[in-house]
Amino acid sequence: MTHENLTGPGGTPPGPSAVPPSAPDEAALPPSDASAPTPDVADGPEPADVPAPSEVVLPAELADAARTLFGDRLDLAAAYAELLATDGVVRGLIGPREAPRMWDRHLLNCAAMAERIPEGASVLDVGSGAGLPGLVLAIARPDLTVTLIEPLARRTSFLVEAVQQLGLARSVRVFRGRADEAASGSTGVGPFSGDVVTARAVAPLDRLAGWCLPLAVRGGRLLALKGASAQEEIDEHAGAVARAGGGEPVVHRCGVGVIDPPATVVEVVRERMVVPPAVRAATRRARPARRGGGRGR
Ligand SMILES: C[S@@+](CC[C@H](N)C(=O)[O-])C[C@H]1O[C@@H](n2cnc3c(N)ncnc32)[C@H](O)[C@@H]1O
Repeated sequence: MTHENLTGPGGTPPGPSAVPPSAPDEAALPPSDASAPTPDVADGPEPADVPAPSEVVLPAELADAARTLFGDRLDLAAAYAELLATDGVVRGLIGPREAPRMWDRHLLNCAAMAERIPEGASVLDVGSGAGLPGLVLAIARPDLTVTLIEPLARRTSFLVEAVQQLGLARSVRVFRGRADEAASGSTGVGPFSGDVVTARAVAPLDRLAGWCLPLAVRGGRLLALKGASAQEEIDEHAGAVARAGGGEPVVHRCGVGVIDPPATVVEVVRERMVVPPAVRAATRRARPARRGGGRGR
């Protein structure tokens, strides 16, 4: 996979991107105790204790599920879990208390989404953070090509290193920028589009549809990992989803009989090619820059 102008091996990071304020969508994460730390959203330093390696060992009761979801890539998944619980915690990308529940709350829950993704699909993961769910999907499904879209430098640095360390550079690339920048190509990289756009804990469904559907090919789909209130979100935001070109959102339970509880995934097909004003304007701005010899792909 090529990495030119991408934050990946051999690539040059695009310049800093302002991230519009977005509340972390904690409801997308599987249930846990109320005091659970959430993945952080700031990009400043946040020193943390490194958990003991034993804390990320795959619990015996989850071993069958992990084998089912990762197959012969289970060792790779374990290496990623270790990376998240050590480097990811030290860099403040994931809370130290997440380590003991790394497998059920993060890896298995994300891997369960894979059943909604067709063989050989191109996947764009919006707001990857430390690689959830995008890196997990790339580990579980070597047939996929995955682009991790993340605006914050501290996170993309981690992602680039993780991709290299896990030996995933052939199937995974990292784009530093916002979803609308990825869709418009306004940073001089892209524009990107894919069969499937994934997101977890990034934004409510209305904003997510506006950001993610422009990244999907026609007939492609958004898969949003959501929480128990997924149907309420759909009821509230169905109009906005339709205005963004999406079809009727459908709730799927993924990993039934494998993980408990199953993952809740909201699926929206891109039925119409609606280009949001922000992407349209950014695309217009990007065009003269290319003609004038600006950064191209
Ligand atoms: C709460 S974190 C979730 C990270 C990861 N998906 C997870 O589940 O752990 C939200 C992420 O979305 C990113 N983000 C926020 N706005 C974005 C945008 N417009 N485009 C792409 N990513 C965005 C943030 O930088 C942050 O890394």
